[in-house]
Amino acid sequence: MRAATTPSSAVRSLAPLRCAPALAKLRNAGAGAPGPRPQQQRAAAATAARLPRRLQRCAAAPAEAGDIIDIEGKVIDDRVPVTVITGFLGSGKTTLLNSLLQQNHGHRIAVIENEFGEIDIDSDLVSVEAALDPSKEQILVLNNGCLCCTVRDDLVEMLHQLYDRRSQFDRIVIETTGLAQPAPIIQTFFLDPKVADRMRLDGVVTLVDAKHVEQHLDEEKPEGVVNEAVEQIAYADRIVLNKTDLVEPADLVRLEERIRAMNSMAQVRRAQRAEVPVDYVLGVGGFDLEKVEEEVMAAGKHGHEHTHEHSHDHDHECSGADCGHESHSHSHDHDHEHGHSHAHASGSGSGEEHECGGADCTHESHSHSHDHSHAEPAGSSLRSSAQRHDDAVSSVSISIEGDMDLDKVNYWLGGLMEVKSNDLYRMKGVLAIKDFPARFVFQGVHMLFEGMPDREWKAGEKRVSKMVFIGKDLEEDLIREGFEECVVKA
Ligand SMILES: Nc1nc2c(ncn2[C@@H]2O[C@H](COP(=O)(O)OP(=O)(O)OP(=O)(O)O)[C@@H](O)[C@H]2O)c(=O)[nH]1
Repeated sequence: MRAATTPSSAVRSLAPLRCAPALAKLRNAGAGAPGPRPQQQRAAAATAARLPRRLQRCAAAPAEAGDIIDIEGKVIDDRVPVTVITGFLGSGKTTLLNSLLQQNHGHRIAVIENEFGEIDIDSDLVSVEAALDPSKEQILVLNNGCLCCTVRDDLVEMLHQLYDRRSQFDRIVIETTGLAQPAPIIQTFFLDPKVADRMRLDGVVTLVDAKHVEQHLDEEKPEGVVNEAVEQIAYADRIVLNKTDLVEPADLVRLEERIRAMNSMAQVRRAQRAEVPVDYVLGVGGFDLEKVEEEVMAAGKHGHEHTHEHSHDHDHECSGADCGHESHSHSHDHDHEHGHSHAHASGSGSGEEHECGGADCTHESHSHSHDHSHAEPAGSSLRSSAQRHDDAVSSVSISIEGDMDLDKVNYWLGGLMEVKSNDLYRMKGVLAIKDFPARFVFQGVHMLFEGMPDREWKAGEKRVSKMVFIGKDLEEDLIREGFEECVVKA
């Protein structure tokens, strides 16, 4: 087992080893010949010290077999760029992905989908046929669970499998589940040496639902439970403030201020239907781990076990995003004492010791309450934070063969949304409606939902209706019963 390291400590400790000889060579070669000036060398060394392993060599070392070099003989980073699209449930990730896949931008994109829940619906909703190779081999689905626990091993494996088919695409886009914590996903690209050699994290793009985000940001989490909505914003390189059609301009301004207070590094762009220029999402140009960590530290509001030693008198509840808000820049010591006593082996991405047993993690309608006890080794700069989702948040997945009665579905879903209101974060499904030749897609976020016909059922295709509900304190039996009642009886 490799010694436990953190992304940034791994990078720092490797940098002198790999780059010093190369820089010395460069300096020698530079004597009497045109070459980098000391200032440039210092800049290169500083850059190298921050870069992942593969790139440290790029900063100055001679080319190796297989490297691509530019006309000046420098190694070009030929690793596959990876974009992570994240954002809370229903914020518009799939909408953005669809738009990316449908545009003519010249990028050949391989997609990895992560689904929180049993049934793979997102891959049904992504416009595979319109955008990808007819073989559809380029879309891969990480079914079940969250990328931040056991499935991360799957992610590593999937990335390597994809890499073997490199000629088929030139970049990878990962759409995370709406409940994903971005940090462990980001870590994959820095901790797993083989992944770091082959791929680079190009950027983390976070979709923000202008209508509902504040509710999630303000949500009080039990001690030790991470606020995913907060983290997703804190770790973003680019933020798409989506659904601007649903809020007043004044709310948008307030939201932007709040977002910037949480993450001043990320660009924020308003959008409807996630419409942003392709280069806002792809080709961000790198993920600066240290800068992000600074932001997260500044925000200082995750569900860590930390002791606040306020150096001023006024009573202040250090909760949610407010803590990181510019407007209260009083000084208080956040003496973070991370309660997790885990040690994940950083090298392979497979040696984590936590209680997230694979089966539990992917259980149908699992209440996602496992303890993500990722290691926080000494000196860690990228905090895994409280690696536990809110116990009350769960997903209920239902799949039923047979046609549904549309009126009954409408009536039942309407009632469910009314009863659960704010606690039903997300609901989506593909339904087989009686006498409808096309699939019927339902999408709901809190009280808003839309339904529309999708493609036609294919000849011989089983007419199966699938629904996933994600929310707080969901009563699985009642939901299942209600859904089953909508099936047309023979
Ligand atoms: N009014 C409005 N609706 C939007 C906008 N963007 C997306 N939607 C709708 O919001 C719903 C959720 O969008 P998705 O793209 O599926 O969101 P998501 O983040 O992929 O959702 P999850 O996979 O559940 O996390 C869908 O019904 C979209 O059509 C927008 O700008 N305005």
